[in-house]
Amino acid sequence: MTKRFGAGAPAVDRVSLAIEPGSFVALVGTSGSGKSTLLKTINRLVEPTSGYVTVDGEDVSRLPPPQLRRSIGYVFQNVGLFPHLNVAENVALPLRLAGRPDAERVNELLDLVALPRSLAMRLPAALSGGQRQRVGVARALAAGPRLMLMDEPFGALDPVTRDSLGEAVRMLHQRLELTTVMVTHDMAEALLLATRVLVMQDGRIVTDETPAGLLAGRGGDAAQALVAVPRSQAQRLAELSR
Ligand SMILES: Nc1ncnc2c1ncn2[C@@H]1O[C@H](COP(=O)(O)OP(=O)(O)OP(=O)(O)O)[C@@H](O)[C@H]1O
Repeated sequence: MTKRFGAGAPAVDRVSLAIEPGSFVALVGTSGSGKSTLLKTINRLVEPTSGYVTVDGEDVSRLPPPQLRRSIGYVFQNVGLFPHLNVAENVALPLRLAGRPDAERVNELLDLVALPRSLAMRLPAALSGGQRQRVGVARALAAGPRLMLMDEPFGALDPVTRDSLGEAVRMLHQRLELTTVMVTHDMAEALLLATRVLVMQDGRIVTDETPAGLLAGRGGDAAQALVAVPRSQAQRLAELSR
């Protein structure tokens, strides 16, 4: 699959990729390498210039985008909550759009992402950034998707919140038997959360490895340069505590 925006080098360049159900895939790589563009071809926020994308064997270009997007969870940085709707209304939106509003389901979803039910009536502006992202995750899960797409979901959060939300997402991934594809520029996050790490460079996938493989030195130079960052930080911290 290839995506070109006008003239110049393609944003995604002849990528061919199959994602196993149940896997947690991290897409990493430097800024502009094509991660978000590749992710967005899955729910048709971006249409490929050539090639195709299938989900569960079905060519997504044959599905109406609203129907497709209801069946795929999507979480992105700054999450896009509706500011004039409260937490419960934001979470319930996909259920309303699908014609099956369900107040009890909203409570279940808040529990699932560990948000106190007492926040249900608050407007997004009265939440912390981490709480807002949890609302975004709850909303993405509302319609019961099997596939979750996450585009830098924790990008704007402090490291502690980021870590706990990452763990929460990893737990939900396992518990709900999801397939998750997550764009992140943070290799440490990718190594800790994913079962498979893809490194993109200039629109191509240059590495396709497990976290264990990367930590054992496999995956090539670009991947190892990214792994070196958290590794050297961990070493320096270990030396400090000696
Ligand atoms: N809507 C668009 N119109 C024109 N060019 C675009 C558009 N979206 C992305 N691009 C270009 O495509 C390339 C890949 O962008 P993309 O956002 O996929 O990269 P990325 O790896 O996700 O980067 P980042 O980590 O900074 O988000 C970039 O050169 C970008 O400028």
